[in-house]
Amino acid sequence: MGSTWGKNIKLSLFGESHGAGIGITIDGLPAGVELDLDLIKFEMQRRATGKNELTTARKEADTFEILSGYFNGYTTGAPLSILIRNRDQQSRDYSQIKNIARPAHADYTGYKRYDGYNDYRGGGHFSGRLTAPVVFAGAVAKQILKQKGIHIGTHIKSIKDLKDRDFCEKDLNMEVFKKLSEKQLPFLDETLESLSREKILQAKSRCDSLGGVIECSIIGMKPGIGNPFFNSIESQLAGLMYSIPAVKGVEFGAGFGITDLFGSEANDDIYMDGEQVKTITNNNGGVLGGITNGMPINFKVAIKPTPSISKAQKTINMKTNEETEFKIVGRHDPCIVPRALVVVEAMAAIGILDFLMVS
Ligand SMILES: Cc1cc2nc3c(=O)[nH]c(=O)nc-3n(C[C@H](O)[C@H](O)[C@H](O)COP(=O)(O)O)c2cc1C
Ligand SMILES: C=C(O[C@@H]1CC(C(=O)O)=C[C@@H](OP(=O)(O)O)[C@H]1O)C(=O)O
Repeated sequence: MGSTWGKNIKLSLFGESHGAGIGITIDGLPAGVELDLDLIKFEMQRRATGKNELTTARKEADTFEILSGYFNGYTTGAPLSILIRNRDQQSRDYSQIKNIARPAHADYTGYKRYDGYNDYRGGGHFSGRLTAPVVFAGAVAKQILKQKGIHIGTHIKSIKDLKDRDFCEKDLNMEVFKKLSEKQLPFLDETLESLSREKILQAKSRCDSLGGVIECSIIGMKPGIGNPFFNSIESQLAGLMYSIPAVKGVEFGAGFGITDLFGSEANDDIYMDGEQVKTITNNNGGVLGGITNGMPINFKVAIKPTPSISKAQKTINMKTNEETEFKIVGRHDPCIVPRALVVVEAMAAIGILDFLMVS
């Protein structure tokens, strides 16, 4: 499996949703980083399950045990390794559908790729559960980035057709990012909180699910970071974003919308703000030629509607290739977006740290 990643910061992710546990090893961290474990726990709780009717009913505390690389409050320079034990598996939900491919989940593709040996329970290694250790790694990376003046924030840009405005200059600071991180439904337009809650619950009551878009901004980046062609800022961050289960789109700056503009509208005019080079607009999302230009790195991530829904669906038995109709029973997120914001931030932090930790 492709569960190892990185050039300077190296990650190795392991575990399955219904196995004994999940975890990560992070190699390449500098020694002497004082870790704020409460901050890491706060980040883990932003992603955690079983909080209320907006999340899957599976209740995992996501308590992490640090196995190595941490001593007397500081990183040691050795690989930082953690284990999160799975506590609330309900594998009988999956025994009934062992050979049935859930539409839009990884059952069929995983079965084909791993000759039916993959752990199908709860999606196994394909599960969104594997993003818990990613959030741990992201929380560590964020602490190192903070020392360098780099901060990462997200908000919900949309849930289905309910749309928030884009980040603008007044939102791009630590205070706003912190406030957003404390909310379960962090919209810039706060009137959308209750509307989106209702929309998600309505879909859930109809045995359905919803998707949406997350906007992310990375501030405090110096110009001149990124290694084109193949290790550009965009290629690295997009690769990490697409590693998050359920991500089906990534766009930087004005993204696909830039094609609606004339060059004169799309170009970001350059000016001096004191000693600092800035651009008036940021349609290129802070990246030109794969390299940071010192403006915030802005991008959006599309999250599909949760695949496991309890409506009747058509599918096949993977062993016999017989067509069948079935209903999924079990505990699933009616909308993944609220739990994925911190995962997007974590992946962004890891991706940026990897550029900055030149070995
Ligand atoms: C935080 C998080 C939670 C998720 N929760 C669920 C869930 O409850 N039920 C489900 O079917 N898929 C869930 N997913 C999505 C599936 O894991 C994902 O759609 C599946 O592995 C197929 O991968 P793909 O959508 O990237 O192709 C979740 C993903 C994330 C990131
Ligand atoms: C356990 C988590 O989310 C799980 C992600 C998930 C999936 O298919 O991705 C399916 C569900 O698993 P289960 O059927 O075992 O309850 C979610 O609960 C988690 O995120 O920690």
